[in-house]
Amino acid sequence: MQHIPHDLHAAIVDLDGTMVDTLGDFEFALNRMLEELELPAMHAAAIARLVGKGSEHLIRSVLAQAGAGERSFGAAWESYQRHYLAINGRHSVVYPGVDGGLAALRGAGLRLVCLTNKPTAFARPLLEAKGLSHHFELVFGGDAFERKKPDPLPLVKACEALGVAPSRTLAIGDSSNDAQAARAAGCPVVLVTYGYNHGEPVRDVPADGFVDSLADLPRWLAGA
Ligand SMILES: O=C(O)COP(=O)(O)O
Ligand SMILES: [Mg+2]
Repeated sequence: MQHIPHDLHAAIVDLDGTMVDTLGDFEFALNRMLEELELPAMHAAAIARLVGKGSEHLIRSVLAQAGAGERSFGAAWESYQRHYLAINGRHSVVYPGVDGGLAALRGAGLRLVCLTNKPTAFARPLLEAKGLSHHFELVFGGDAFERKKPDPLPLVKACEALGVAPSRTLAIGDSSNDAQAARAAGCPVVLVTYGYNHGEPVRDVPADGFVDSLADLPRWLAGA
């Protein structure tokens, strides 16, 4: 079901699982954190199911799975941030087609915003290190607004910051968090078929369309 207007003015692009495969960074930093807290290590596949609702949620979920209580949160959060910032991007790769896809959207006149649940202090250096920063007019992390995706607030605020109506702003993401937030904000939404969707099939998520690569977006939009 496609409800994509032909006169789009902007796109709001998710980061983890959509532009960059950051699972290796999550795995490295979380396992250093778990080691410091003398808790058992976690496999990447289990971590992938927990990614998408921001770092606080990720750490709380990892601690719960490791059998540690809320009391460990403060030390875990400090340790995680320290380890993540030390390796940010080192174990991550940009998905194929991202750079070309974003360039094509800009070429078609769309203004781009990166909106991620990742902390802004992680997101900006990662985009820079991966050569993607120049595509974006604005970058908002999970700490930029009062609530994170799947709440619509960050998308509503990003549209306000651009001065573009949500109905003219395409949301591009990899998970139900992006789709739910977009729908509630009034943005059309397309999801990539790779990435992290809490271990659930992404095609089961209500969205206006699916692409296997951001490079397919211009063709997909032309047919929408
Ligand atoms: O940090 C996360 O949990 C996911 O971030 P994302 O919004 O870029 O997918
Ligand atoms: Mg994502």
